[in-house]
Amino acid sequence: MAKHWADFQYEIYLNGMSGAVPRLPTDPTRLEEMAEHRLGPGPLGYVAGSAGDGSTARANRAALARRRIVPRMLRNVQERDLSVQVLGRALPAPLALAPVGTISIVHPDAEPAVARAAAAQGVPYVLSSASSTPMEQVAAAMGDAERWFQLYWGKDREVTRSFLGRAKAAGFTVLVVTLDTPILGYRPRDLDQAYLPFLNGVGTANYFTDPAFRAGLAKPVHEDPKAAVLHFLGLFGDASHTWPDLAFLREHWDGPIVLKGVLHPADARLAADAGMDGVVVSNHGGRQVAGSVAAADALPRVAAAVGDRLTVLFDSGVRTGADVFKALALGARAVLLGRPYVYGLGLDGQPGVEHVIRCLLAEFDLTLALSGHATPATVTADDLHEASV
Ligand SMILES: Cc1cc2nc3c(=O)[nH]c(=O)nc-3n(C[C@H](O)[C@H](O)[C@H](O)COP(=O)(O)O)c2cc1C
Ligand SMILES: CCCCC(=O)C(=O)O
Repeated sequence: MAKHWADFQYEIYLNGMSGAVPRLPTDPTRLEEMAEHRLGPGPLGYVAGSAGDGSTARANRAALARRRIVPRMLRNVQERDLSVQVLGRALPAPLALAPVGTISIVHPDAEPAVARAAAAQGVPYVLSSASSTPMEQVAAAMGDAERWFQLYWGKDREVTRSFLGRAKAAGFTVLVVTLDTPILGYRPRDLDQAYLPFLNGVGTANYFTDPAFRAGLAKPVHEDPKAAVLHFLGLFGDASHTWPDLAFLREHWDGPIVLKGVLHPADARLAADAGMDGVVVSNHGGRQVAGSVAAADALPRVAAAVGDRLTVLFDSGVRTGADVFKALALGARAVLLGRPYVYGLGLDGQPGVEHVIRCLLAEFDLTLALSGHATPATVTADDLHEASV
């Protein structure tokens, strides 16, 4: 019998016969609660927090909850294959880990631990520009796994050029360009604590080790760390970019380019016109625009507009296997997971991240099977009922 992601639950029960229970909860809500008790107030506020009154983050969850799965019966789901084709690559399941900057604030093993966990499970990890570990070190921890790099497309072209060159040399093949954060959103939980991880310099190691970034500093980083942090804050984003500027990135990157943070179908069409390969329908986990459309409400409109021209990915609010199923039904090819794996890392390092991935995919596999599907490819909008509340 083929091995299935769902087998993880039997592994847990079998371990229980010798008295072992999982070190971390298998329910994402309880995982978050545990993280709330273990992370310090600054890191917790930064990771769990969102923009303004938090309404976008709540809307992300509500938009997924409102859609209900309508399971089908007697469809032979004994043998299942969760793999999907994404940007010409075969992924073992429709999942990647979202780029999350500065994660050394939750665990000292930081990005290399996430990279090893993702590689062990065969799931791509999108490494953030704002990595607290230089990208070359993280790439080394990725082994044979797919290497995806997220670019903060900032003001200094030389830094952008340098990042793209370093990423290529380090074996990254897919470029994910984040469009929704040219400026940091208004985040009251961070403001009230006057806490921003970048200010302690840890979060910015990927920049601080960059030759083009260092060339812009009057003094070496260790002599004037405050000036280096200010320099980073001044250049990581560029709110003056417009669609024609994408030509620069297309010129300097050979592999697939995916634009992250697209919500409007017209923007998705512009992405296709600009020669991009994909979009991530995302509102950055509700961290940028309070009051914005829920990502799951934007998804079907974007998929209808460009699903035949671009690879449509999705993030913002995915917590459970059912959420993954719903995202596919709404038109996504695969999803990115954000905060939950950060909690897994914070609570238990690399094994914590692997635990989160295995729980999510076990639940997704079971949801798929118990809803009448042996593969993600057959999931469509017909599998969903939209509840009125
Ligand atoms: C602490 C934190 C840091 C993040 N840093 C980045 C980043 O450096 N680059 C980026 O493109 N997105 C970043 N994001 C957004 C995630 O990639 C993703 O869009 C979001 O977390 C998805 O929502 P979810 O947390 O509800 O799964 C960050 C999110 C969090 C929670
Ligand atoms: C300056 C990098 C911002 C990191 C980020 O994307 C976030 O905190 O959501």
